[in-house]
Amino acid sequence: MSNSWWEIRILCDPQLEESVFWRLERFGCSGTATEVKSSALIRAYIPQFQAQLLDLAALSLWLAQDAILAEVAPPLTQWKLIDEEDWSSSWKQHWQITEIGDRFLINPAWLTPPENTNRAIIFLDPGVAFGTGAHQTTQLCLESLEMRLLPDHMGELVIADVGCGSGILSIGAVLLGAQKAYAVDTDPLAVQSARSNRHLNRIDPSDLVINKGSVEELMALVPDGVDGIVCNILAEVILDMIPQLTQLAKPTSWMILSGILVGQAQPISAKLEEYGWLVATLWKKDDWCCFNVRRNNR
Ligand SMILES: C[S@@+](CC[C@H](N)C(=O)[O-])C[C@H]1O[C@@H](n2cnc3c(N)ncnc32)[C@H](O)[C@@H]1O
Repeated sequence: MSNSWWEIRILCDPQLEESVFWRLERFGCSGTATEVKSSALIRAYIPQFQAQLLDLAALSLWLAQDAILAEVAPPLTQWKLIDEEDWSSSWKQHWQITEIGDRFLINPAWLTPPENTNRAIIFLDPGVAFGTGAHQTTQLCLESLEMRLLPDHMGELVIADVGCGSGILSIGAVLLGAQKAYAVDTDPLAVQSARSNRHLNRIDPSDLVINKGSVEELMALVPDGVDGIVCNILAEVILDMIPQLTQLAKPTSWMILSGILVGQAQPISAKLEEYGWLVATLWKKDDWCCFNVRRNNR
């Protein structure tokens, strides 16, 4: 059986070779180096199921930071998937029924759910989209949603899911009782996957609207604003999005933001405060963190 692998290519100053190998080892793979003119080209491989795009972006950031410390030019880090033939079958073997937080259970679509559970079961077949629940950032968002969507605090909440991937977060929100959710993603494959997961979870398309796009799309769909926003994308993207996310909010809204490395939290926090948000909690899992924020005008 063949697997899908990430091939990671790092073109760097030869002085960085040792620290690059160290980073790769910590990341879960080993590398091989070849000399290219005055640079070193390091190639490394890791099974796809062991690294998400966010992890690769984090690796690239750490490599750039190491170069700054060593006072050499930052490396050029690229990655691509190779050998996708048996992607679905190889990956499915590694994905099991998983409990997240106190209220969720993630059930791969092809496995029979447990009989006695009080948890909200999210059936998923994400295909190539991000969002199996295995990544720390998704878990942090689901656990934050649990806290926000407590049965006695519910009312008629309208939620926006920006960068929905498999749809896991908005499906979770609807299963916990949100009245309506709007989910968007710029990747058409993610939109396709989220729609098929909506169907798997027997959610009516009018209760969970899923479209290709980003915050602009949401502002057009919900001009009166939403009660809660959940957004698990990279820190740089979130930083740029804060002004628009603020426009999408009501005076009583809250946001859950993740995809942020602990070391990237400070500028996000500063920009949130600048736009009138109060950081209620900052939760961490390994290297990742999740902001729970609310409007600072209540
Ligand atoms: C880390 S995944 C999160 C998936 C899922 N929400 C979760 O928590 O597991 C980020 C998703 O955001 C999408 N994305 C990236 N930039 C975006 C943008 N500017 N607007 C909307 N979606 C974006 C990506 O295509 C990807 O599916």
